[in-house]
Amino acid sequence: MKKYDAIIIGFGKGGKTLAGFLAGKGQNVALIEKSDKMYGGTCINIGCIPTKKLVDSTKVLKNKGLSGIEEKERFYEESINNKNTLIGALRGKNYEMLATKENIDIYDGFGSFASKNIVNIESNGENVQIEGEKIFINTGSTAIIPGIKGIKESNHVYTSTSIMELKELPKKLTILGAGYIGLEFASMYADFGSEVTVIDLAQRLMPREDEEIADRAKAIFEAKGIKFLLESKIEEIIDKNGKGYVQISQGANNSEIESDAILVAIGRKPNTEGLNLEAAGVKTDEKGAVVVDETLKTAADNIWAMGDVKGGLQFTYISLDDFRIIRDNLYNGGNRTVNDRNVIPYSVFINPPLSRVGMTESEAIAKGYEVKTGRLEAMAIPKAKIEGVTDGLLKAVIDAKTDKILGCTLLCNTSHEMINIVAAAIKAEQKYTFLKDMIFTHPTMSEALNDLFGSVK
Ligand SMILES: Cc1cc2nc3c(=O)[nH]c(=O)nc-3n(C[C@H](O)[C@H](O)[C@H](O)COP(=O)(O)OP(=O)(O)OC[C@H]3O[C@@H](n4cnc5c(N)ncnc54)[C@H](O)[C@@H]3O)c2cc1C
Ligand SMILES: NC(=O)c1ccc[n+]([C@@H]2O[C@H](COP(=O)([O-])OP(=O)(O)OC[C@H]3O[C@@H](n4cnc5c(N)ncnc54)[C@H](O)[C@@H]3O)[C@@H](O)[C@H]2O)c1
Repeated sequence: MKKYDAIIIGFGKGGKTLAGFLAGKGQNVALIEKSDKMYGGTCINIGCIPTKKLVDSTKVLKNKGLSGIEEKERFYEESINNKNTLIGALRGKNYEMLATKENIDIYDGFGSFASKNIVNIESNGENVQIEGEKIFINTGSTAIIPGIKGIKESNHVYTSTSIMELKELPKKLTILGAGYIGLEFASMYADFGSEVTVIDLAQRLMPREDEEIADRAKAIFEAKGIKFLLESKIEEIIDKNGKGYVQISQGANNSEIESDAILVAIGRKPNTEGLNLEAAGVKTDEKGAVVVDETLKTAADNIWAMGDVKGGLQFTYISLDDFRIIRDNLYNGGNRTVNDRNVIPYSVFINPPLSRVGMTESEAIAKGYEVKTGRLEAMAIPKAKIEGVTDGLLKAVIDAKTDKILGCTLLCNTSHEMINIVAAAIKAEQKYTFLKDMIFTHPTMSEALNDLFGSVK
């Protein structure tokens, strides 16, 4: 049996970065990936990169001024092809980068534990076993498919992965779930020209976000024709006359939505099925996520987990930071833990994007802070006018006692870049006046932070 210093199960963000790092330290590394379409993991192949490439294409469509449905359908197909070319190139590069390293072996196959040091790799019915001193689980997550009647039988149901393989633009797209994926796909497909309906159980859109900003985002969505059916229960999906029909109930009212495609986006679950974690003494929680301590170690003392598989926030940059925690604790004599991740910005790539760091006003008040707030309409930003994207609203929440920034939500063009500046100011524990008086280049969206923080009262 071949022996390794480290075995990594799953070619995700944390895993591939760790493989390269450990190889650089002279360790012999085995990296196991179950699909040759997934080298580089979710982000590159079926997540962040393909979705944002498609979002970017919708901007080209707008600039080209295409309006006829046939033109839009052709453009959509072209966009899917361009996206496939991009991810194919990235996947190849990701594979090559590690496969060309002398002390990394990449195994194609499904990894599972035979014991705490032995991993079985199954490929086309054949099994190979390898032994590892340290083992890292980086198997990611998969779309949850709820037990709705008819969902498995319908030919019109897609996940975020399979819908991006569809070359025909769905004329009528129904989305189950108004979370990150639901909203990003709603915004993108509406921009491509689909008629989009979004269904969610929740009472309001984005219940965790600032209410005024969530309402503004909803108004922007509705202005482009997206319909929302909230507080709605999906009862059944039925195929008839070449279409899929989603039957829903809202209180005592029942209705049916005709759809060419139905996207299921109600969340993603950790990929722990089939890993045979019990054989290694690794524990999972009630959602199937690998249980780890604050240094990402599992219940087995030679096994760690990183990325989506360990539950919690599902972002590529969290998986990358998981790698940093493991790296620093294994090699740099560090003492980093997940507990020092106190500033985590995020963006939902709708159009314009919604980005946030820290608390909303109501969260801060609920936590007992006395707050001051700043507020700025995107319309007032010169760069927004230049770019012709003036929809949106920006808000900042300040601790009235210390003048420190407690949180910030930005719904405006390029907010996904601006939010990192605010996150850096919070991380550096600066007062809000730091951004109010900072010298920014002009004309940029970032300079709006002068006015946003200047409006604090
Ligand atoms: C549509 C979509 C859009 C997204 N957009 C963003 C975004 O804009 N920004 C952002 O930060 N995050 C985004 N995310 C989330 C982000 O993609 C994930 O959080 C991140 O990719 C998770 O990385 P990971 O390291 O956990 O593992 P992954 O990248 O998921 O990799 C896990 C790998 O393990 C393999 N695998 C699984 N089981 C086994 C096994 N038993 N044996 C061998 N191999 C196995 C899988 O095939 C996969 O390649 C998006 C996700 C989706 C689905
Ligand atoms: N921009 C980004 O960073 C980005 C983009 C896409 C995905 N992601 C990651 O992927 C993860 C998964 O995204 P997601 O959108 O699938 O999940 P999510 O958890 O963000 O949202 C799920 C939504 O589905 C709703 N829901 C749950 N059960 C339902 C049901 N039976 N009927 C109707 N609605 C129901 C919930 O109320 C919620 O609004 C996210 O948590 C995020 O971390 C990140």
